[in-house]
Amino acid sequence: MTVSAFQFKYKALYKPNQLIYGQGQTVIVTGWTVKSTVQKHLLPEEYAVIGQLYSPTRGLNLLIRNLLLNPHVRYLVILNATKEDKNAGACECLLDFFRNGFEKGVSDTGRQCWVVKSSYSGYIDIEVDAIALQNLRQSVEYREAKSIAEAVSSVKSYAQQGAMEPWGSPLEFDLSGVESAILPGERYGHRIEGKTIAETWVKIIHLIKTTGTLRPTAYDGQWQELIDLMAIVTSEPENFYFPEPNYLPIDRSFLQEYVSQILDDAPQHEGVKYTYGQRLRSHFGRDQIQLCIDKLVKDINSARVVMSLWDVGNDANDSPPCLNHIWVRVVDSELSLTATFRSNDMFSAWCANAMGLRALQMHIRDKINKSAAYNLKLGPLVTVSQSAHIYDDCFENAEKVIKTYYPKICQQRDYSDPSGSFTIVVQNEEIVVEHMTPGSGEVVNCYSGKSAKQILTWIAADCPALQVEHAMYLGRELQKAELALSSTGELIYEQDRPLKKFVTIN
Ligand SMILES: O=c1ccn([C@H]2C[C@H](O)[C@@H](COP(=O)(O)O)O2)c(=O)[nH]1
Repeated sequence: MTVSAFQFKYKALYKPNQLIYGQGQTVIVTGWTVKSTVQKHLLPEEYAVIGQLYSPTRGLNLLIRNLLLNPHVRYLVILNATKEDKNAGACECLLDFFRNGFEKGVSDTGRQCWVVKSSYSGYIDIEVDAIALQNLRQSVEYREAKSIAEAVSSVKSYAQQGAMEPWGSPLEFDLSGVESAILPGERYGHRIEGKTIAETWVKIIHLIKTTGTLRPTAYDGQWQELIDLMAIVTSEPENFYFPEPNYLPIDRSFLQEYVSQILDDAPQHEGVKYTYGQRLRSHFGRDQIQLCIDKLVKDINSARVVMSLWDVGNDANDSPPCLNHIWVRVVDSELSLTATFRSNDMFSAWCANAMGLRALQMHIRDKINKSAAYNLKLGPLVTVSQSAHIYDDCFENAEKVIKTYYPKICQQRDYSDPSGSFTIVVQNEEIVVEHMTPGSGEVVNCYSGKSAKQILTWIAADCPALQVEHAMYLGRELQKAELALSSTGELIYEQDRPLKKFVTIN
């Protein structure tokens, strides 16, 4: 029987719109290589489906579940070709599933699951029957390909072998979802600040998980999203802070590779969408990073130091860059960098994005300091993420990060409010409040009256950026002051102390 006489239909329960369907018996996993660049060398009867696999923790489980539902798939070609594939380890982990198998274990979040015997963490839900998984491993022939040409040649040679019977019946297993309770909150425009990227990340994850809106993504799933989230990292150290144990989704060796994707030019490779380095260094026929350095050396006060990554002529297509605009500014001998993302995966990608941008910020600062009479310090790194989202397949990990690390971060917070501080006294039968600047304590405003509510209303109107806990504190203190005032001398108010009874000594 020839392949063309025997046509198969692939049914995907998961990510159905992310796949290219054919009628053959070979599944092609293209990793980070754009799937259409492989498709164009093949006929639909030569493959069952072509799809990408980005992450071993997120994608592998769904891919395996889809394979179990399609026992007519007898061959697997795994294209493990790019730097990104090496960094992510998804294709390697899939190969390890077939090479080494799996064992019972626990996921990052402590859930019981099948763990692939691999140096990369790859999980399959425990609901999936182990015997079915063993049958799959034994029934599907797999091959790794290191280039598009090699993948195409493997697929064609499998197609030559003629049709095979399915290895069993289609199998489907329950998939348990994670429910999340969402609190009401602002819809547009959010601000998060932290000292390090790690601290800021935990706060971002917390804010999105607690108040982000649940919406469908363009990729057969859901995400929680905040629109226009500004994250300000004030003092990430120059050698980068990785917590111990490291709860970030990246480590130092990943970062090293990633920084070069932002800082360095790279030749165009077939199947690789773009790198930020390429867009910055050469795509528009000029080196934008160097131009920014030159501009600031010439005019340190310039507000025109912009790098653009969006290609108006070409980016209406398949995969436009997420990072679109970078702006560098020097104030008070501090160099800050602000980066705007049209779309940002805050759980899996933001830490790498932020560290890569921090490296760019340091590079620009160092070059300016070298070539001019400046001694610039590093200012804050600011990211503006327009769609700031967490995909539903990361909810469980996100909840775990929040539960374990958010309370610790809240404990570490200091109480200095950039809006200033307030002294409160009760004198001459009035509550008197002075508003002072944070640094020198210069008095900038004074309020007085008998009613706590009235004074709070004035302060709220004058200081809309007051920090939440600070505002709550003022509410408490002013109410105490009003109580003392209305006690006609029986209670004495002293700021930050419990109310005292007035005692007369005879
Ligand atoms: O540097 C990057 C590159 C990609 N993404 C994420 C954002 C989206 O989740 C997805 C891209 O999807 P589109 O918006 O292009 O559909 O990848 C990032 O967060 N940072």
